[in-house]
Amino acid sequence: MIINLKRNLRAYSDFIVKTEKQEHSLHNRKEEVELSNRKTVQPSPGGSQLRFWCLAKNMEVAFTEKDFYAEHFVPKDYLENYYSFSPGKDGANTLLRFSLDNLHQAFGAGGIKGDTLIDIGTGPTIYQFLSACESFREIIATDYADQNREELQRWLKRDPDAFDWTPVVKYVCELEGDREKRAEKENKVRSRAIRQVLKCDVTQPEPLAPQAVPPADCLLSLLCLEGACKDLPPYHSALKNISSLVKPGGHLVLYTILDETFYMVGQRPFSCLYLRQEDVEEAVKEARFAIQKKEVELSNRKPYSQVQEGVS
Ligand SMILES: C[S@@+](CC[C@H](N)C(=O)[O-])C[C@H]1O[C@@H](n2cnc3c(N)ncnc32)[C@H](O)[C@@H]1O
Repeated sequence: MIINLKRNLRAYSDFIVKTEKQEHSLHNRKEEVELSNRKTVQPSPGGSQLRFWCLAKNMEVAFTEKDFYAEHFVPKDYLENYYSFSPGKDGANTLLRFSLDNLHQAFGAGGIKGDTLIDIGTGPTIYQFLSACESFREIIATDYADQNREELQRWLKRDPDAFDWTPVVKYVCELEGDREKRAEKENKVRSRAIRQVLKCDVTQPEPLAPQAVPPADCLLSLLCLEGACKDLPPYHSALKNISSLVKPGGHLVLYTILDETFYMVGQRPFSCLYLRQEDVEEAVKEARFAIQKKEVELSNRKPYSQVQEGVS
């Protein structure tokens, strides 16, 4: 019973936070926090999955630091595991839909907009730009690993070997009410929105150095910091480091996996810093952000470490 309960409490969370720098009124404003537990907790599935989960929780994955990413992270494996939107990948599809729905809300009508958006730890993915490209004039994508930036460039340059994002782009176009504008949306991301793809290291006080980039209206970071940080103190530092890239009064949209210790890329496990909701809230507040909105999805499905096909 206890195991089932714990498993069902696994969560994905998505925070939108606003910088407090020079915005002292925010200190006095009552936080507007929306907490939506949109899924009801279901009984756990069959025994074999549960047994695997117990093993998975006991599996010790040594911290996979940035040079491990540079050497071993295989973009195509990662994309296949989590972004192929194919039947039979319920866990991955749920995660992806959660991100796309929340990004649509964050950057859609009445949402966050501005001139520049910087995405931290972009990886080889473009899903995070499909809604944001409608609300920002310029997007800067960043990542530590060369092969991820190269994979992204392949898609930007219409290389035939690039990953096929068509089902994901269609999903976002449907959210926006026009399934037919897929080509237009892809063009917008390729030729208008993404202006630079830069090397980034969140462990450094100036994550984009030696590149100099004007402060952004919005910072986006999805599933990066928990992979890049070994412990809570480096997690706090990384948040402070990236916060130097946003304008006073700008926004941070942060998407984090809670209560997880690793995830798989192909057959290789990568470490994931175990975070509870309160850990994330404390770190963003310490980096002088005020939480405006948060969405927490309680998952009764496979955890992040098991969402790839064939694991359970
Ligand atoms: C789980 S992937 C997330 C990719 C993408 N944001 C997504 O939502 O799928 C983690 C990413 O963080 C990057 N990363 C790891 N350490 C980093 C560091 N120190 N600085 C910047 N990026 C880092 C990795 O190269 C990888 O692309």
